[in-house]
Amino acid sequence: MDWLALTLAGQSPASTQGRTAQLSWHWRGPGLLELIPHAACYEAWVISAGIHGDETAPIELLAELTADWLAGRRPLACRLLLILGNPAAMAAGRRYLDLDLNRLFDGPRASDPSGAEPLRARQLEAAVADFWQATEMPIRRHYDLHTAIRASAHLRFALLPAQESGYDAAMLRWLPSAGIEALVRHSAPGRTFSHFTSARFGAASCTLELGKARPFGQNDLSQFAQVKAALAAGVAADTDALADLPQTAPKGYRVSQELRKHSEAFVLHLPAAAANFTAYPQGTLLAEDGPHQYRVQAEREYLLFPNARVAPGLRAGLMLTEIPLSQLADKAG
Ligand SMILES: O=C(O)CCC(=O)N[C@@H](CCC(=O)O)C(=O)O
Ligand SMILES: [Zn+2]
Repeated sequence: MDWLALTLAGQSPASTQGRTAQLSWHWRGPGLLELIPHAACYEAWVISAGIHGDETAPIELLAELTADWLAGRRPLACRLLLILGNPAAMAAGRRYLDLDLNRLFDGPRASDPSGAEPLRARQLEAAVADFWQATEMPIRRHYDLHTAIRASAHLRFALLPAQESGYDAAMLRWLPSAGIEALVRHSAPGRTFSHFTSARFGAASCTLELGKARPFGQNDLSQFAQVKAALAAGVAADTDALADLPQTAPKGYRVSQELRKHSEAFVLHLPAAAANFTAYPQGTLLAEDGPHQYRVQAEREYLLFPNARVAPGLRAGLMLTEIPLSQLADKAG
């Protein structure tokens, strides 16, 4: 079964379940594939990609890993829910069709318009709820794979959802083995997929940003070979293989302020080519939106995800301050 090709074509496999020597697989709906190893396992992982349809490198990476697991080329020692998040947007080569799916999780709100993406958010919420509630697995993880729209000073980085408790120690050890160069801690809850799984299911969750968005077939997947190896070793519970991977020493950041687009008057005062993690000194005017002015408040802040084209009401960028990595394990925000 070519999971990615079927998903892009909007088709289902001839049979919705099957067995290999090491696992059973279950097609749970468009873009939803569950793998259950025959051997006893103690962890239940969700790995998602394609929540934004034009972020193709992680989609290709996940499709390759899935083909390997189904063909028995890689061991599996945990229960896995694999998700291709927005198949219609993937087929159209677009971030989303009508609404940004990664701003719609954690239940419907009265202010949410209806449409394909709100419906998909509810389907994905139900799929992870069924997956984790169907088992008594003590350990739940979720890695949501994305790419950035623009170039980044850190090629591979992670965003950790805001949470009261400290972050999962195994996840904080895994990220450097995956070649992650920077960790960004959110300071406020968001309606992202990784925040949803962390807040509602207590999962060790993060968003992984892998390079810059390019069309299918134009990615240099060698840049993410270590992420792939670390995912494969993680779900194989192969601690020796993880330890053998070269470890990065990631920089730590926290979100210091959010640039919110209140109206169509929002304008960014930044060079169009400014890379993610560019530093700006205190006082720099970053953006304006009618009476609102956004300026760098700390001595120095780093730019992340500036995008004036988002819908009014959504975040149009984040500003970060550098923090010691040790603060990521702290209990309070
Ligand atoms: O490059 C950009 O502007 C956006 C890249 C992207 O899709 N990032 C995610 C981050 C999710 C998070 O904050 O955990 C997003 O914006 O949804
Ligand atoms: Zn994305």
